[in-house]
Amino acid sequence: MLQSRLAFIGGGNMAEAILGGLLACGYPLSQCVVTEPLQARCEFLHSKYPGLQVLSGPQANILAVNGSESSSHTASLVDAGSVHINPTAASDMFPPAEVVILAVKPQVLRGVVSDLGETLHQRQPLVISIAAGIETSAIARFMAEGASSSLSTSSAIASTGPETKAPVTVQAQDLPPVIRVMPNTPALVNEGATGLYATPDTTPSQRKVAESLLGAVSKQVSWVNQESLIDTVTGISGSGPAYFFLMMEAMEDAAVKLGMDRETAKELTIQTCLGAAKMAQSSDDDLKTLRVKVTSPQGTTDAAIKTFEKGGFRELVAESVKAADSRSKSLAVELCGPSIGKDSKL
Ligand SMILES: O=C(O)[C@@H]1CCC=N1
Repeated sequence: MLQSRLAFIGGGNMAEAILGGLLACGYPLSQCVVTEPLQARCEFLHSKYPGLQVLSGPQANILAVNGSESSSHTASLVDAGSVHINPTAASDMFPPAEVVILAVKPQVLRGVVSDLGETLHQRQPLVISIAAGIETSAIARFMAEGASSSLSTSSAIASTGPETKAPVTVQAQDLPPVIRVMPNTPALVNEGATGLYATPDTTPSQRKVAESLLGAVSKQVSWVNQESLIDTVTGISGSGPAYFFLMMEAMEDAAVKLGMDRETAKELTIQTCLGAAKMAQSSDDDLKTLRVKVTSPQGTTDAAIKTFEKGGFRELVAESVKAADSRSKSLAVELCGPSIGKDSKL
């Protein structure tokens, strides 16, 4: 497996799922650094992954991407008590990240990426975003905003006075490449399904890196060739586990109403869902044929399926998937403004 130096920006569930999957595949812990603002979560990550570098505090993200090569920088952060490094790793110097995984909530992505703009511009790592809804063009715009404003500030400081100050604009081609991915929570049990979209300026080897990182926790890794289809991936597999949980909840409740105890109803429901998924995965039959094979004419399944169809089940599912797809798109507009255009970086 490729063993690039990884910086996870954000140490939540999805970052942990990817990290855990990589470690289980033999990825070296020493090649990973995680930043996390919440103290309790840092402590949890420390105790679960002894030796993992977990950074916190205002400069943690920059340090994770830049590496600790600038020792004065690291020392001042440690002295200020604002960075938590696992004691076993505290004395280690670590190199800059080759891959940066943006694993923060979409709502805070703009601030995080903008603060990292100058560092990303200088270091040129591969950037992989798992933030729902946020387009690669918006991520590039946030990077450019951050990089341009730091460069403008430093050029102003270097200049002799305000009259010589000129705003600096970082160009699209000078920004690191971005791959946008949508994994799902079954990644936590190594059963994830992930969709990926790469901007045209990514190289085949960068796409391979993204695929193997996400492949560590995903049984299904699918590339889409238009960015808008990542919203559809979100509508099916990103949000999809919740649809199946809802279906299972409803089946469990229905059996309880008919007199079954809840535990039995739950176990039968879960195993039925798992068994159906395994059959669908291993069979040569398509989904419709599998359904028809369970359904004896005028039998029990027939009675249930007719009730589903009469109630508009298919239309409801189609509407629900479309609602998630649309929400992914509107989330992007709410957080980043109108789309700048397909595949455009800035
Ligand atoms: O509900 C959400 O917004 C996220 C995206 C995919 C799964 N959860």
